[in-house]
Amino acid sequence: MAAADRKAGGEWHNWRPRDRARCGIPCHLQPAPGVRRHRRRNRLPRRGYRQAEEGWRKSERRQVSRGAAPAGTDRLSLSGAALTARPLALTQGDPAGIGPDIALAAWLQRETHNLRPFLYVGDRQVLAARANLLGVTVALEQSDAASAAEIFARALPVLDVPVGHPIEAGRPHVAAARSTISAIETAVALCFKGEAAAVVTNPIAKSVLYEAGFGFPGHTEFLADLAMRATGKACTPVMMLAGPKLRAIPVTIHIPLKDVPAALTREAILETCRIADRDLRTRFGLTQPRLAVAGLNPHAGEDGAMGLEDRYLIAPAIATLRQDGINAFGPLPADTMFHDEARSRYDVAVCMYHDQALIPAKALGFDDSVNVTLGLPFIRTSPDHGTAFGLAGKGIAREASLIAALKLAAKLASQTEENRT
Ligand SMILES: NC(=O)C1=CN([C@@H]2O[C@H](COP(=O)(O)OP(=O)(O)OC[C@H]3O[C@@H](n4cnc5c(N)ncnc54)[C@H](O)[C@@H]3O)[C@@H](O)[C@H]2O)C=CC1
Ligand SMILES: NCC(=O)COP(=O)(O)O
Repeated sequence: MAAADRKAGGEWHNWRPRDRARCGIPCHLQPAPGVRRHRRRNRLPRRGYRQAEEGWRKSERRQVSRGAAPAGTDRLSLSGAALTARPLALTQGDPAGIGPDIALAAWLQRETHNLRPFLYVGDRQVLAARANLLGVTVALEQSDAASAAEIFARALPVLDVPVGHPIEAGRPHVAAARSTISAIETAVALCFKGEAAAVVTNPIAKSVLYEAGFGFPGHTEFLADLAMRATGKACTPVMMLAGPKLRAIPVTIHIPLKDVPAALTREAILETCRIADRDLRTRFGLTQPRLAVAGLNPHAGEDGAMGLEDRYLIAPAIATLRQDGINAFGPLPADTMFHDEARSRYDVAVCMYHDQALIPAKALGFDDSVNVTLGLPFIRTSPDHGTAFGLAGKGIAREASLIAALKLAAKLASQTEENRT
């Protein structure tokens, strides 16, 4: 870190890659020197993203240095029918959002879509009230993971995680944060105990959780922390939006745009691409994934005239990946890499920041894209959209992306189960 700190007075592109590589902080979490200076001058007015980001950084360091004890997992002792009977664990998300609506709708369509049984992990009363509001008849049955598959045909199995506060559809309340977070923790714990096959998360409102002191930018980072607490091993989570027309990965995720250049490191690009290559082979069955790597600047820097990161950071990282046998190419101008013909030349677009990846992903498939986290020791998918508070309880939220997330989780889980039996 010392070398990096010494450089903190300069611009990002004055940092030597060696300093960043040596500073000992995992790629996505490396500090942004410009941001530090800015923050000292202008204190942030309230809890918010920045605290969440710092909480996550600290928590990772703490966990790594403590060497957290592995949680017991009996996954390997399960086989055959016991493995395939495990449900997916579906979290409630923000209970005031559309999570309950789309969970009910997905259950109602379980036969049409031949859905693998799922266990709703969340507040049962909120779910019952939402069904009433929507005017749908859905039997809810208290369940644990072991009984969920048997219940699923006749009722929606619910593992109750009470909110303990009245919840109105469309009106998020900070009092629900504990239940929202507990539901995620419970679902992950079920996976580590081998009782659930995968975690499917409903959307959370990040700002509501920050208000309650949640120390992570989003699910993606929180899930990596939970994995580390369970296994004692750090992992780098990689967000991938996967739809029929496009798979897209952002290298930097939930950070302000102004912090992106500083957070983009050679290590971040290499690690993200390596995880993408590995998981696309092992989980998605691609034999030689083609990774199209986007540039950061307009026209991928226009030979250095519009920015230097493309030439001095991204291109050398791609060269290293190619030497390692990974079929990565670029940096490509981001504005021309998402049209139909361009997309036929790659399996995944590796983008430099959140919106560079998520805008094309959602524009090309808002209803059928799925957010899947690579790099975790368990399967996690999610719909691609957020809490859509304005739609909650109105019967107009579309459940398609959740159904796609449930299907993808089930597919990835059964592949893992087949490999084990
Ligand atoms: N995986 C997660 O937990 C995610 C959470 N969020 C959170 O969601 C909150 C709201 O974010 P926004 O940017 O407003 O995104 P949003 O996805 O909730 O809404 C964007 C637009 O799409 C519409 N929409 C969203 N889902 C829909 C559905 N299923 N059917 C029909 N229309 C739908 C909404 O009505 C709105 O017009 C934020 O607090 C954000 O942090 C956002 C994305 C993912
Ligand atoms: N915009 C995507 C998003 O915010 C999802 O984040 P996460 O909660 O899945 O990490």
